[in-house]
Amino acid sequence: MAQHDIERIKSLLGTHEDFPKKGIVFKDMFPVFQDPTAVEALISNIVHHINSTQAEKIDVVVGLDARGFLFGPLVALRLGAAFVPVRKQGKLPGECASAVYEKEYGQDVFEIQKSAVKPGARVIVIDDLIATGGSAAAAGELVKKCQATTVEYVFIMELDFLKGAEKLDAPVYSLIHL
Ligand SMILES: O=P(O)(O)OC[C@H]1O[C@H](OP(=O)(O)OP(=O)(O)O)[C@H](O)[C@@H]1O
Ligand SMILES: Nc1ncnc2[nH]cnc12
Repeated sequence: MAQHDIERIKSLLGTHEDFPKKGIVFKDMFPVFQDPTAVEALISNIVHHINSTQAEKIDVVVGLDARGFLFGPLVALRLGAAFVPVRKQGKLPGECASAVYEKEYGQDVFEIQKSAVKPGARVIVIDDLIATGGSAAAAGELVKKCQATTVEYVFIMELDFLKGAEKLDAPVYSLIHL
């Protein structure tokens, strides 16, 4: 991504100390959505990256509840791929696979609808931010439970000091390193 686009997006991010718990420095990406040209730059960069690095078609973009739902469908549409949500427990009807995980400020459970991702599918997992990597690793586990393959994890922001990428079983692409 061009350095000036990275700097513009960084300048739009909110930073909130001690949210949602004492000791956490919360990075808020919602202000980016107030600037459509910044959103366009983000989505175009991600789509260009995927198209120029993946030799084979992406079948499914999996977005993580809730902020991954803002980016995932936009990327999926441009790739001509399906969008499938991973949701917090108790929100998805039908037969689901589940994974318990730890994230930077607590524990949670993720679920996926088993019929939504076919065995053998090539999947991109996308979210706004990777901190400890617990959420993304749980999503990767769910993709495996569907007998599909995560070919890359994509994030807008990566908190490098938490080394979350080390928990993941496929390459990681993050637009902004903090
Ligand atoms: O790398 P980790 O330590 O696992 O943390 C990253 C996750 O935490 C945030 O979501 P959160 O669970 O707060 O949910 P929200 O999107 O519903 O606010 C963020 O959007 C990621 O999904
Ligand atoms: N520091 C942080 N800011 C925003 N979202 C997060 N999810 C986990 N850690 C986070």
